Amino acid sequence: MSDLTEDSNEFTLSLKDADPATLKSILEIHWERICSRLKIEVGEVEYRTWLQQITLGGIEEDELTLYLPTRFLRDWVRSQYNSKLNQLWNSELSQIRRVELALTPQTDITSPDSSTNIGVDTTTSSQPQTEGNTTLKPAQVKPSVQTTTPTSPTAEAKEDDGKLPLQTQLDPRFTFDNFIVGKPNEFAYACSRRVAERPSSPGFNPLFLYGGVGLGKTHLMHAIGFELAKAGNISVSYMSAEKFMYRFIASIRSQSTIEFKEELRSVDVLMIDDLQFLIGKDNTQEEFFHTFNALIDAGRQIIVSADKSPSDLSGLEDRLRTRLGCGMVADIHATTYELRISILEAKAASANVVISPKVMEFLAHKITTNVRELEGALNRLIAHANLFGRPITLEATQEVLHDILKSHERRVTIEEIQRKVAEHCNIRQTDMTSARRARAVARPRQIAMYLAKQLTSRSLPEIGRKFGNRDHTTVMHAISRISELIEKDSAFAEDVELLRRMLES
Ligand SMILES: Nc1ncnc2c1ncn2[C@@H]1O[C@H](COP(=O)(O)OP(=O)(O)OP(=O)(O)O)[C@@H](O)[C@H]1O
Repeated sequence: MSDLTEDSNEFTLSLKDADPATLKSILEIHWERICSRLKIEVGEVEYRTWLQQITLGGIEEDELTLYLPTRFLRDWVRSQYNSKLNQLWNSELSQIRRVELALTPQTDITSPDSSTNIGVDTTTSSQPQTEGNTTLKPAQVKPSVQTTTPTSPTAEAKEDDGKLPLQTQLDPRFTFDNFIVGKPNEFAYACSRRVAERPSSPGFNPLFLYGGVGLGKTHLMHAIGFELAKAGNISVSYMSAEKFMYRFIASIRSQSTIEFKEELRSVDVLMIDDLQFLIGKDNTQEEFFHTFNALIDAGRQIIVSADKSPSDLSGLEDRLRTRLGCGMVADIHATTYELRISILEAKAASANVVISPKVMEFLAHKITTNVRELEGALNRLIAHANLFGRPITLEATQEVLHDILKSHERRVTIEEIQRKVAEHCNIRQTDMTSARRARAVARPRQIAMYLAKQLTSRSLPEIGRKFGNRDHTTVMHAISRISELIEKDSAFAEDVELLRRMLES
């Protein structure tokens, strides 16, 4: 299957003629790649601070629009990264000559489809982006920010066109209906449902959701937000901890902290995502702590997510950690194979695509880290199938996803191989590097050398060095001896295969 960037003629045609869904997928694929390059070029921290919140907009002629949620961020990104974004997009897709940076358009919660932007949730982002800003109960504040620190834009930056701070971003795709429940997330799901039905119930306030990257914390928070908003007269505010900090800092600069506090304390439900971001940000933590207390005291619901449990969030003030753990703490565990299969089936069904069980099983076996990556892989497969009109076979899957699959290959170290083989053959690990030549020791050592060549990218001299500074010819000899034995002796072959599988799993 041809690569999108390499086959530029075919691609340019497809881009021009593509229907909106295909166009969205094409842009997502390229944006994902650009984000990976940006992370490398500007560094993870800078990327997360300034670029992670960019969402894809539409494309018109040769101009692509990218959205940022606040004027502050838009101005900063424009002043610092404009030419980089232009250059990267142009090198990905020569048809794009200009990148326009704009504010994310507003959408009403009752009409999530009314947004005109493509609204892509980039799979590389740790925080979901929205199809627009969904304003549940907008509050009007008008900070006019004069920035002074060297890390901030020098231009005057009015946050969110004056609609600070309670403008809430909810992604209409993240509902309870399309959250797939399995063993690893059933408790968090049940707690979230409960809070959505009866907010501020004793024992469930605050609700603290925690778990690894891309396992559905944000999804559940948005789902709670939608349920509550649907129910009627409840004001919900959702923001990432990062945004909480920006807004807090902006309010200090514009001398509007009182308004900020009042607005924040007037909501019925406050949701703060990725709280771990506040580690080391003492002033913002302090402000959050006071907001937290004021809201809980007033009987309002607080929902927080983080990557660790309150007790493990070292770096957060003790008093805050204690209070965070006072309500319901629900963790989301890593996905199981069964859950990954169910998620793939549901996502394929909602995209109206038939994918063979073999391909699903392959994906669920290979991409085990998080749902975001699994979803990204599936979207990429679907986009390729749509673009080139080819069925999604196992071979096509391996080809299209070769880079993702490669990064998921387990990296086994020579030390691990030595340990496992020594354990299996009942010898000491030190015998792997010793000078002893007795068969009982030499054969396992040869097996370990053979597996080191098979399972790592180390050269023969490097392997030799790790085995007590042996010469590369010794390693060569070991490999050919073990290969011979595998050919001749099926029991021996099975044994080596078993070891290999144990090391790869
Ligand atoms: N159980 C699930 N069912 C359906 N989709 C899911 C499920 N879990 C996660 N997802 C999807 O995976 C993607 C990542 O999820 P989400 O953003 O909620 O993760 P997160 O835990 O908040 O990650 P992070 O720690 O990076 O903020 C989203 O597109 C979400 O819809």
